[in-house]
This record gives sequence, structure tokens and C-alpha cells, in this order.
Amino acid sequence: MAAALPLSPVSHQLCRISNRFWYNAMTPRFCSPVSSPCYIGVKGIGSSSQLRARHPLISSAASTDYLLHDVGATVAVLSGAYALVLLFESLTKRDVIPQRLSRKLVHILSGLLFALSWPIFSASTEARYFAAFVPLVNGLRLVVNGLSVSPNSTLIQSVTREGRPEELLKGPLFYVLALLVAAVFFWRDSPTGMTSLAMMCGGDGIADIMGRKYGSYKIPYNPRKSLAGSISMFIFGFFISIGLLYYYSSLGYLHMNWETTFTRVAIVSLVATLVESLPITDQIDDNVSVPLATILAAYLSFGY
Ligand SMILES: C/C(=C\COP(=O)(O)O)CCC[C@H](C)CCC[C@H](C)CCCC(C)C
Ligand SMILES: Nc1ccn([C@@H]2O[C@H](COP(=O)(O)OP(=O)(O)O)[C@@H](O)[C@H]2O)c(=O)n1
Repeated sequence: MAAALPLSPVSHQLCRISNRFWYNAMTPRFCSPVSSPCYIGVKGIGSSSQLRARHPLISSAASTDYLLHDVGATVAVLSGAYALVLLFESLTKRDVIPQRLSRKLVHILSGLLFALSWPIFSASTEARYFAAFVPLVNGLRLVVNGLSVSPNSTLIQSVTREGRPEELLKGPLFYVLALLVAAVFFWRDSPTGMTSLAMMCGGDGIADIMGRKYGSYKIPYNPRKSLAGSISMFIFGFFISIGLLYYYSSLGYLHMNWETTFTRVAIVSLVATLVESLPITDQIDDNVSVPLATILAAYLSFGY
């Protein structure tokens, strides 16, 4: 058996980071019901602060690893966000898909892929802030382009209805703020944030596509919305929420009682769908009302 070659300091560091990356991404975590972030420490389960108190040498090495890990994850997700917008701008420019559909697909995919990306961040208690940095940067990008005289046309083509820069300061900006709130205040050990993104991105996004195509029967109290759109929002929002909860349960971040979870998610989806159907879009954007209603319903339903 060939002897292991001595690693250079850089290679050694890279191996340590790579090992930590796969450990953090794939190792189940057992979070306490109060959803305080915790992970398997040296002696059993402990929070990162408890581990630092017990093992200062490990804590400094772990902190460095976590920092490098989270910086790498942030760069990767930021790059993914930029590439997604660029992809749909290219598809729109080459008339592969119409601009309106392009925008809705960006609406659906951005938030859901963001929610799916959370496990690549470290087990550190600060990881959620690194993840939230991605919607923060995109929010600043929207503000700069929405206010600027020479806005970035890629962003405008992929994200606005009518190609006006000021549109970036409404729906899209509220959208990225909702992603930031979900990451910072709920993160991957709470069903509340991920269900809010499932309903805003998956549910509300598909409502537009299905409603425009099949929405001949309008909602009596809101002729601008249709039954087909709302039913689509409820169904897709429900299944995407269940999918995200299963995804995070299978990775060990959540422990759901599946006998009651389906009913709870159905109630949350119904509340979000009813709020979205209301004739209040001129007063409050869907990207504010839908996540807020979902967060309230989910927090009352799940308790965390
Ligand atoms: C088109 C968008 C919102 C408009 O909503 P509405 O008016 O149709 O109701 C979405 C805007 C997306 C934003 C420009 C980019 C957000 C990227 C996200 C923070 C991170 C995605 C990462 C992932 C890995 C692709
Ligand atoms: N429940 C719904 C939601 C949207 N829609 C259709 O999708 C279009 C855009 O919906 P919206 O104003 O909520 O669009 P966003 O604010 O989500 O971008 C509506 O004008 C309807 O044609 C629907 O038919 N039923």
C-alpha cells in the first residue's frame, strides 16, 4: 500500500476545509425543540457556544473552518444568483421564452433554490447571516439599479414587467427582503421560514402562470384573480412546502410529526392562498402579504 504523501500546508488546509464541508452538509443535526442551533460536539450534542467554553483549542480551529466554509458557501450562492438572472436574460433575449414567463420562472426558482442552498452553510450559529448576505447583496443591486440613471439591463429584462427600472424597487425588492427575513429569523431549523418561501416563490409564482393560462373563471370578490390561479397556488404551495420540510427533516435539521404536519401545512397554504386572492395588491404587494400571512399562520401552527 503506497505511503501517504506528506501534504503541503495549503493542501492540508484545503483537505480540512473539504472534510468540514462534507461533514457539515451531510451530517445529521439534532436541534433542540427551541430550535437553538446545535451540532454533534466532541462529547455528545452541544451548542457552538457550549463547545467553545469546553474546548478552546477546538473552538478556534472550528471557528476558522466555519468562517472559511461560510465565505465559500456565500460566494457560491451569490454566483448562482447572478448566473440564474443571466441565464433567463439570455433566454429572453434569444426569444426562447417570453419575458413575462422568464420573470415568473426567476420568481419561482430564485427563492426555492436559495432555501435549498441553506445546508451548504456551516453548523455555526452565524451561518444564517452569511446566507442572508446573498439576498442583502441582491437587494442592494435592485436599489442601485432601480434608482440609477444607467441601470443594468440584464436585471431589468429578467425581473421587471415593463422594463422600467423603478419596478425593481417594488415586487423584486420586497421579494429579496422576504428571503432575508426567512434566513435570519427562521433559518433551517424552523418550518416557518421555508413554508413562507414555498408559498411566496412556488405558490404565488405558479398562480400567475396558471391563472393567466387557465383563469377564465374569476374570483367573485377579485376579478383580477382567478380560481385556477388560486387553486394552483394552494396545491403547488402545499407540495413545495412538504418537499422542503421533508428535505430538511432528511438532513436532520427538522423533526416533524408527519401525522399532523400535512394538516398544518394545508391550513397554512389555505391562509396564504386566501390572502393572495384578496383585492389588496394596490395597497400591499403580494411579496409582502403572502410571506407575512404564511409566517403568521405557520408560526401559530407549528409553534417555532
Ligand atoms: C422576479 C422576482 C420578483 C418579482 O416578484 P413579482 O413582482 O413577480 O411578484 C425575483 C427577483 C430575484 C432577484 C433579482 C434575485 C434573487 C436571488 C436570491 C436572493 C438568491 C438565489 C440563489 C440561488 C442559488 C439561485
Ligand atoms: N390567484 C391568482 C393570481 C394571479 N393570477 C393571474 O396572474 C396575473 C398576475 O398576478 P399578480 O398580480 O398576483 O402578479 P404578481 O404580483 O404575483 O407578479 C393576474 O393578473 C392574473 O391574470 C390569477 O389568475 N389568479
